[in-house]
Amino acid sequence: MSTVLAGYGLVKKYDSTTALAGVDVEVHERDSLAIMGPSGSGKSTLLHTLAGIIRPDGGQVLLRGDRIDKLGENRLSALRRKRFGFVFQFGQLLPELPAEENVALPLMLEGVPRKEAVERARRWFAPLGLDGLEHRRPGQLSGGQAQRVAIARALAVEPDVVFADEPTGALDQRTSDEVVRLLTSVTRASGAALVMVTHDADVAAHCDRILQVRDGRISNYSPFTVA
Ligand SMILES: Nc1ncnc2c1ncn2[C@@H]1O[C@H](COP(=O)(O)OP(=O)(O)OP(=O)(O)O)[C@@H](O)[C@H]1O
Repeated sequence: MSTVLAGYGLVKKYDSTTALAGVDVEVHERDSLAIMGPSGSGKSTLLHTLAGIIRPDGGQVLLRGDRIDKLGENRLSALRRKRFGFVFQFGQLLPELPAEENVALPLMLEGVPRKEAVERARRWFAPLGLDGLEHRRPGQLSGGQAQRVAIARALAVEPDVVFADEPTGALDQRTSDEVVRLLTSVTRASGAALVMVTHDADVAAHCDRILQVRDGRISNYSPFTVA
């Protein structure tokens, strides 16, 4: 299976804190990887480093074999917009735009004309169980629906990798289960890989692999569900 995204020997320090102390990780095509670990262990730092948001002090990040951690800021932010999708804990949808335009926005930012962008955006509504909600504004959606719109927005550019940081953190158990099920299945069907930080072992269990981080190091790399 081909490696889409890799981090080798990743080190990140904040003054006296070592957030990442030499992490190696590979993410394969259509792979879903959950990053778990105690608070402050380095999960978000790892996700942000792999996503080109934080630059490591040591090590390398490669996207399909090309090193991205040394790219200039403009090229790196263009790469993040085109090749990565992001889902956050609180959907971070624009409240004044209807759902379909929220999903179309990343395409419009890439220069796709509005009509075509909205048409392409609408294609994600059925797979994510959002049919009929295209014209609703975020304030008229439930928490689970809003997160599914956020997933559609992340997938709209047809990215290589979707990064999700506690995507179910604000949802109840049942909604969380439904959202993570769709996040993993629709992302896989799109051909993208998924890297997700979560505190919730039930959520992580939907992923192909679970990576445990402790004190900035990988303590366990498991293809199995953690207890
Ligand atoms: N911008 C920063 N400045 C200084 N220290 C930071 C910064 N960001 C993170 N840290 C520190 O780096 C370590 C790892 O933080 P990180 O946010 O990656 O942990 P986490 O596992 O995601 O935690 P949580 O589960 O609480 O979100 C922590 O000790 C944190 O205090």
